[in-house]
Amino acid sequence: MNPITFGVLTVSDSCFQDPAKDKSGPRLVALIRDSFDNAQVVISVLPDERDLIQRELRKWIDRSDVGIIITTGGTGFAPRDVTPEATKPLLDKECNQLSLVIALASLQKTKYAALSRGLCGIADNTLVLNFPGSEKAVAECFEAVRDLLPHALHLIRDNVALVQRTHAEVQDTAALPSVPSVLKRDHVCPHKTGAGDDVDRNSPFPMLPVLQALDTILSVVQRNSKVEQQLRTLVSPVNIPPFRASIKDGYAMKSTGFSGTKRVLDCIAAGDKVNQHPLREDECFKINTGAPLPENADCVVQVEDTKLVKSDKYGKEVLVEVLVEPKAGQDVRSIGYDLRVGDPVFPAVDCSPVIIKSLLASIGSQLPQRKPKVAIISTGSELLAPHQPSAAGKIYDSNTTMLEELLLYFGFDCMQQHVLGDDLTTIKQTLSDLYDAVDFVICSGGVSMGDKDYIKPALKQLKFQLHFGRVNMKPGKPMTFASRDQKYFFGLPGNPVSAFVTFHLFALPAIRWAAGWERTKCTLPIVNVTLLNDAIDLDPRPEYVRATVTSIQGQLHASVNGDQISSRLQSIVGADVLLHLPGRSDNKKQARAGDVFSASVLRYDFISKYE
Ligand SMILES: Nc1nc2c(c(=O)[nH]1)N[C@H]1C(S)=C(S)[C@@H](COP(=O)(O)OP(=O)(O)OC[C@H]3O[C@@H](n4cnc5c(N)ncnc54)[C@H](O)[C@@H]3O)O[C@H]1N2
Ligand code: MOO
Ligand SMILES: [Mg+2]
Repeated sequence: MNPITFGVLTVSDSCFQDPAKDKSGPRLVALIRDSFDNAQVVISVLPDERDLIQRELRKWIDRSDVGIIITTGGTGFAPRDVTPEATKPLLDKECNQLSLVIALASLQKTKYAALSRGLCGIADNTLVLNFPGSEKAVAECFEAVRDLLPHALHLIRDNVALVQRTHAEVQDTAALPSVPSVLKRDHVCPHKTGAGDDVDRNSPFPMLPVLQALDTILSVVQRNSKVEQQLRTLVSPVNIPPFRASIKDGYAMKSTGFSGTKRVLDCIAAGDKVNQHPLREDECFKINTGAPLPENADCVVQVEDTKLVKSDKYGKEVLVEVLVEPKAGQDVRSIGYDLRVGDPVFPAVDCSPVIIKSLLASIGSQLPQRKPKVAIISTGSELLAPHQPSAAGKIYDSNTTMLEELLLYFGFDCMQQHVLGDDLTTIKQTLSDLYDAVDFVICSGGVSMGDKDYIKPALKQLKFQLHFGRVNMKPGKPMTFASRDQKYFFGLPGNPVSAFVTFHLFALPAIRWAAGWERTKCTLPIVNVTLLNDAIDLDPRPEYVRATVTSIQGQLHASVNGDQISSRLQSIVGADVLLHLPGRSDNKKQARAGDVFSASVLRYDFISKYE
């Protein structure tokens, strides 16, 4: 599709006085850039003055390149809200249904959306939409109409080929009985391979922003909330410690007995039963850390605060001098001091297997913990297993090993692995077998635009719902996510680094979510890092750059790991983080040394150097 030029007009007295206050305009610009390849955007900020608004809209409508104008602000009930009044006389046709889509989406969020009077309509060849003024509302309204905009524009401009393509796709999806009717409007359709005409040459999938793709995944994948409930309700069947336990290696005695010389009756070790022998104030037991206190003692004096006075001929202690005053309860853990019978075992929800398993072990219990079942598929007729001899036209398969090792690194298991040639029948057969066997399939390759990229057609024929087929990111653009019932398919792009990045950003959070992890813990931790490299040209797509972290006087700094082409696996060597470089904009074309960016932490040992 040719790039669309958008006009974004912020209407607000206060933003006009201080443009820095304008959050909604810039948000719209970012949403537009994230959603449409190479979109051009013209912007303006005006006060709530009908004539000024109308003049600006007229100017943009008269430009042949501006296809869509979105205004934000001035749609409410306040006396100065006049954006719809300024818009209305310019419209040749009103588009009430589009207003309805916006209103319905907004009303789902807040009933106050009923107080917006925004219009939608066509003026000449330009679509004009009035959005409310708040940043949140702008994002919600844009989301509601985003997928409709290109098709609307094709219709307005009478672009027959593109209109026909969309109609064909809508019918295609509509024919699928498994697709609920509310989703049919998305008409997501796999790339039709091999048809050969120009209509077939662009991906029909909108490019979703990364965060939206992640939200989609987490709203589709079912969370195992049982784990959280089990952790919240589990109470201890035992006391820890189950007996009064010594905290030190020393001597157990009566606290009423003062310091001075005491006779050593016996030695008590960890694992012994509670000694019930009578005990006088001038007597004591030698005792080890963790051993049960004798019934008649009430304190322990550590060995460092005593002096050996006499041993027998076998070396057994007979007399010790206690150098400090014994105090009741000293160096003794009372019964249930750490955890009492009936106390909650988990003071908070923590889904780390290390934590869950260790605490369960500490109360003598094992909960059957069901981990999501995951299979890995690598596709590509060029792939050789690492143990095979090299052969003409073939390359070694790194993704199968990499994805399995990543699963293991993050505490999940790989149930099955398959390496498949680029063959639709085999791919479909394997996917349908795996549908019965596992919860997640993590597949790499075959999701882009080639006529051997069979993943999307296979999913479609197997009646999977394709939630998205492209994401606005580099690397990882053709990232695909599909589901059928509670079985989830991740189509990672075949380039090894694209598979690496998309595994971390999409597949891992989904598996953690399914395993019952809390939302904030599902994604990789995010930290701020200062860039050490200078003058990196920004890509139009937001880029996830593999970088190494140095801690310089406690501040995190990142240096980029060489050439970032998505086939070069060397860029993951020493990669501590994925640096989030924003997409190129008019204001920012390069990342510079000293710029601070967010970064996703890839590994536990993520600082490579301290300076
Ligand atoms: N016309 C277009 N072509 C491509 C686009 C596009 O938008 N338009 N996107 C490019 C991007 S971005 C990526 S990423 C790749 C993704 O391709 P696929 O997911 O279809 O993967 P393949 O075509 O099967 O393979 C791509 C590349 O990766 C190598 N590969 C695949 N699997 C493995 C593996 N297991 N181990 C090692 N290397 C593997 C494969 O040999 C190819 O070189 O598409 C671009 N094309
Ligand atoms: O986005 Mo692709 O994943 O560049 O290589
Ligand atoms: Mg391909």
